[in-house]
Amino acid sequence: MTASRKQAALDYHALPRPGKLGISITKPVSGPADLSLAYTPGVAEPVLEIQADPEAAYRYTAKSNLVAVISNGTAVLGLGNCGALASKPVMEGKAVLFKKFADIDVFDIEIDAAEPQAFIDTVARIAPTFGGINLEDIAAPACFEIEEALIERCDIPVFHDDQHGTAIVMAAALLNALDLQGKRIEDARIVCCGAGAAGIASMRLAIELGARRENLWLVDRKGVIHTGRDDYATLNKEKREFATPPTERRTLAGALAGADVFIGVSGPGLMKPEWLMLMNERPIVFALSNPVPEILPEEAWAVRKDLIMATGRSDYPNQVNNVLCFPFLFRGALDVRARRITREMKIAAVRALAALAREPVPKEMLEAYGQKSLSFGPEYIIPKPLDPRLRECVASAVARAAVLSGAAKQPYPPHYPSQGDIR
Ligand SMILES: NC(=O)C1=CN([C@@H]2O[C@H](COP(=O)(O)OP(=O)(O)OC[C@H]3O[C@@H](n4cnc5c(N)ncnc54)[C@H](OP(=O)(O)O)[C@@H]3O)[C@@H](O)[C@H]2O)C=CC1
Ligand SMILES: CC(=O)C(=O)O
Ligand SMILES: [Mg+2]
Repeated sequence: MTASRKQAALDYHALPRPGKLGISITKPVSGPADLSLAYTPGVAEPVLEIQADPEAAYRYTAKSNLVAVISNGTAVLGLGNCGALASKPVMEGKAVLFKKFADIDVFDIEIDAAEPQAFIDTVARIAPTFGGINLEDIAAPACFEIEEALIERCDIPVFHDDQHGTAIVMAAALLNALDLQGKRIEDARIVCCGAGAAGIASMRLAIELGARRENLWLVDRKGVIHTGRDDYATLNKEKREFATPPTERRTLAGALAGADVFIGVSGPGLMKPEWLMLMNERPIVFALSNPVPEILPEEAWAVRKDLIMATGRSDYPNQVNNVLCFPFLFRGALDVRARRITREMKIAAVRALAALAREPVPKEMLEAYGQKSLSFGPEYIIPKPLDPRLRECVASAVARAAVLSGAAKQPYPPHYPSQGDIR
């Protein structure tokens, strides 16, 4: 980042008041009569209602539209283990996106607990406050154990954004990119650099969508994950799930020979431009690490012109970033009061995002991005975050899937668009 951009980023966060969020009051509090309703004695009435029936909390408190964005700061973007406090700007940022794009209120919570059990117990104890929990920037492999335990212990949706939000957006973009490159997911050889939260979930979802396990190559700091590796016995079970048979192709460059797709969810600058030449014709390169991708688009374009390129950033075309998922997925889940986020809801989000990119782009979006035209193609494989259609499109698909998969406690909302088979 240039010195002036760095200063602009710091000023944005510091001025005119520190941070990016505040709290607003939703009821009149202008005189003693209001006070006697908002506080004592009136407040005792909803307390007693909720004590008698916990579901009444959705009627009398902010719970129904309140999500916790929770981190322990162990994998902050691609910056690594920065600690709970230093993760706060990112968590406030996620809160801003929830509010801006889906009108969901968020408390960001940074928990100083690197030990999974301490983290799990803390989150489980504060869960009653919220309608949903978005886990963020928690490093693998602890993130898998943490999410599993919290889904089990909480009666509200728990969703690890870096796993599933990333996987959903990556999958939607991948389906579209493969189509444009004239390839099928069933045949595609996919190399994923990064075998953490985002990498494991992305590969699991790719399989759900038709990718063949034997075509997937997962790479971590020590290279290709294969059953002949010295440290195989000590690898976590999520990495072992994707281990290839013993191979001599043990480096990222080795894995890339003859690959159709590169997915980077690891760290900055790990993909060398010359390695792109090892890939098959018409390759797909998703360099998704933030803030600095595995390879910059200008470096990739300098080497070959037949690729489709995406990053996680807002300043290049094709932003494959979980912001395209979490606000809208939670909107749909909260609106039908889903108990959990099911496989069906995730796949519905993938399909909705992929389909929206193929629709004509509204004028207001072109204006927002200062572009004259934008249509489905190599530089537009996935909708853009400021697209006003995302909320209705993704939330309604998720809500429908929640209702049809039996996860919803409430019917499909009357104000949502009719989906033909559901109202
Ligand atoms: N665009 C988007 O929407 C998103 C992007 N991301 C990005 O993905 C990256 C990973 O995030 P996340 O999965 O949450 O983090 P994790 O800490 O869970 O996983 C990081 C993974 O990257 C691997 N890795 C790190 N350095 C290297 C290297 N030099 N060579 C090979 N592999 C390496 C690690 O290997 P090992 O297991 O050996 O330690 C680990 O498997 C971050 O940069 C993040 O910004 C994440 C979520 C969303
Ligand atoms: C986008 C995001 O969640 C990440 O890079 O961690
Ligand atoms: Mg994240």
